[in-house]
Amino acid sequence: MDASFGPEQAARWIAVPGPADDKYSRGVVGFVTGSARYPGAAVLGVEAALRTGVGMARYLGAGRPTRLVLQRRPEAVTAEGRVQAWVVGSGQDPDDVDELTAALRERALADPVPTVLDAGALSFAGRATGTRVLTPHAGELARLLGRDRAEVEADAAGAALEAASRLSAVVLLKGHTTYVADADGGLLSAASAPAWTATAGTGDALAGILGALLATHALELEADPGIAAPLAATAAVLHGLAAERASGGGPFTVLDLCAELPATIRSLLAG
Ligand SMILES: NC(=O)C1=CN([C@@H]2O[C@H](COP(=O)(O)OP(=O)(O)OC[C@H]3O[C@@H](n4cnc5c(N)ncnc54)[C@H](OP(=O)(O)O)[C@@H]3O)[C@@H](O)[C@H]2O)[C@@H](O)CC1
Ligand SMILES: Nc1ncnc2c1ncn2[C@@H]1O[C@H](COP(=O)(O)OP(=O)(O)O)[C@@H](O)[C@H]1O
Repeated sequence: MDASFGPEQAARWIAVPGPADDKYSRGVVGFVTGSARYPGAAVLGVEAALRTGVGMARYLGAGRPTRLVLQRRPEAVTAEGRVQAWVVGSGQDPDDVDELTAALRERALADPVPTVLDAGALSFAGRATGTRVLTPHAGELARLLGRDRAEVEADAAGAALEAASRLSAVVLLKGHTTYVADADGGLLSAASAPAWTATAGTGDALAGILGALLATHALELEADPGIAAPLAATAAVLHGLAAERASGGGPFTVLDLCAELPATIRSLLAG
């Protein structure tokens, strides 16, 4: 049986800065995302993280995605430095990234902080040294498990649990209902998103939201890595609620969804 996770639960997992906080104590999220083929995914992840609220978003990558990220978000820092959670793989093919990006990806995976493994980084989960949170869609999870996509879709919760146990990871399986499974058999589900959310790039934004939530809970995660699961479910709820606001019953763009994140969070915090 899964526990349904909604706005009330998500509200408890928003880190509110206090007077003594600075940008580093709030949390730095690092991105090794995007590629020559999919530079837009880099922009969407950084945009979503900044709109979720974080001390700093650090983006490391090749020239073109870096330029696009800076053009959209000049507050992004593109120099190396400390990071409390990584987002790796959105907008990348596992074996088709440039040398610099591959080296940055290796460094991120070797950093023992919580790491979101999305899209092209899913197959590197075994190499990640920090708490792992995988964010596959059903097609990607089928590939990871060596199953048919139809089989995964027929028992999405079971497939997420199996992958979480096999990979000692938190697995967030995307879909109309999003399942979050942990390696101990825990299962959460979130279903706040309208079907209009099925549009290219919304998954890249979800990875950014999740990275921001992990970075802003770095100390708590160090003490209890088990909270990665409710944080992942919180990302799915925020993403779904922001999508609902952006949609209002119709289509929307991924940047529209990102623009609704601050108001979504304000409303959760106001209760
Ligand atoms: N603006 C940008 O830069 C964007 C960049 N992006 C980046 O593109 C890269 C490729 O990602 P991708 O998900 O498009 O393809 P891929 O990994 O080949 O999928 C494998 C197979 O899975 C299936 N499948 C697909 N979606 C499914 C779903 N939701 N639920 C269930 N099944 C689904 C489908 O199977 P089929 O339908 O063919 O049977 C497909 O053939 C990745 O790095 C991503 O970050 C995108 O985020 C878009 C915006
Ligand atoms: N039918 C649906 N209803 C609600 N949300 C959906 C639906 N289909 C997909 N989504 C959501 O849209 C996002 C799509 O992510 P993903 O498949 O990774 O696409 P992309 O790689 O193009 O960003 C996920 O957050 C997923 O939960």
